[in-house]
Amino acid sequence: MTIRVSSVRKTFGSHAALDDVSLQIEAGEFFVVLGPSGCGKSTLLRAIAGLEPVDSGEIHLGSTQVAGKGLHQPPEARNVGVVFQSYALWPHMSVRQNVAFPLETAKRSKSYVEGRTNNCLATVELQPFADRKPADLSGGQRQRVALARCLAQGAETVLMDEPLANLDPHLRSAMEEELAEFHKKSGSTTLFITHDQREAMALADKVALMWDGKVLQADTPDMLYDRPVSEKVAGFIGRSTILSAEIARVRETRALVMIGGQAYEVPCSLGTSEGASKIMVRPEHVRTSGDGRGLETVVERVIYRGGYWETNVRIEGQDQLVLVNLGHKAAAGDRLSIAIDGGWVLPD
Ligand SMILES: Nc1ncnc2c1ncn2[C@@H]1O[C@H](COP(=O)(O)OP(=O)(O)OP(=O)(O)O)[C@@H](O)[C@H]1O
Repeated sequence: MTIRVSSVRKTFGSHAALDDVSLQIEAGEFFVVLGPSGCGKSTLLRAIAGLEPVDSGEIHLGSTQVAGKGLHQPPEARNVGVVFQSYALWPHMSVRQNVAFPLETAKRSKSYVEGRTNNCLATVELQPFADRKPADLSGGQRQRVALARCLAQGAETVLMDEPLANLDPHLRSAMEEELAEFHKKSGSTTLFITHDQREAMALADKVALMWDGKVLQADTPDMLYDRPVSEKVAGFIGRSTILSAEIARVRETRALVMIGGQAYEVPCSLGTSEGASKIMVRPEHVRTSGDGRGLETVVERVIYRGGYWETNVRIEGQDQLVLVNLGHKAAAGDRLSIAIDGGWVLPD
C-alpha cells in the first residue's frame, strides 16, 4: 500500500516538528527516514500511524485519505503495524501469547490464530522460545517477537521507530539482515526510522533525509551519497570536503572546474551555470599526483582507520581540509601533491 504525505505540518507550541513535509512511499518499498535527534522523524511516523493528529496537509494510505482538514482516522482504522524501539511487549504473556494477541482481539478463529502464530514465529525463528516470557529473552529476540506480532496482524504497512537502537553493534547487524529478510517475506510497505546512516544505507530502497522538520532530499542511497542536493546533505551523509571553485565551462552534466590553478572535470546536474561554485569531494575522489600537475597541499592531521591512513591536507586558500586515504603514514607538515578525480558540483 502506498503512503502519501502531502504538505504536512505539525507544531508543538511555536516549534514546527513537521514543516511542510511531503513524501511518497511506493507499495512494497523499504523507506528509511534518516536524520539527527529532534528533526521530527518520530512525529512523522506517529502522524502516519494515527497517533498524532496533524495541523494541516494530508496523509493517504493507498487510496484512502486518513488525515486532512477535519479528518483524523484513529490508529486502529489504519491497519498499520508499528514496531517501537522499546518493543512494547506484554511482560506477563509468553512469546506465543504476545504474537497471538492482536489476532485474538480481532476475533479470529482459534485454529486460524494457532496456525498464523506458528507461521509468524517460524518466520523470525522463535519457535524454540515460544513459551518463554519476554524478560527471559535477549534484546534481539525481544525485537523479533515485536516483528512477529506485527507480521501476525497482516498489516500491509509497517512503521518501525528505531527498532534496533537498543541492541549492541554485533546483534544490530544480524538484526538488519533479519529485517531485510522480514521485509522480503512480508512484502509490506515499510517505513523505518533511524539516526544511523550506515543502517539507513544498508536497508533502504529509498532514504529521506530530515532536518529541522523538513525533508532535505528523498532518494536512493547511492543518489543521496553521490548526488546530494545541498551542502547540508553532503555534510551529513558520509565523509566529504566542500571546496570553493570556479566553473570555467559546462557541457551537459560535466563541468570544467578550476581549483588552485588546476582544471578538473567534475560531474554536475543539467543546467549548472559557470562561475563561482561549491564542489563536494569525497576521499575516493582524491588521489596522489606524481605528474607535477597536481594541487600542492600540506598534511595537517593523520588518523589510522585500519588498513589505511585518513590524511587531512590543506589546499592554500580553501577553508576545509581535504580528506585523502593513503596506504602509507604521512606526518603533519609533509607536502603532498593531489589530484581530483570525480566529486560533484553542488546544485545550490
Ligand atoms: N508531545 C510533544 N510535545 C512537545 N514537543 C514535542 C512533542 N513530541 C515531539 N516534540 C518536539 O518535536 C521535535 C521533533 O521530535 P521527534 O520526536 O519527532 O524527533 P526525532 O527526530 O524522532 O528525534 P529522536 O531521534 O531524538 O527520537 C523535537 O524538538 C521534540 O522536542
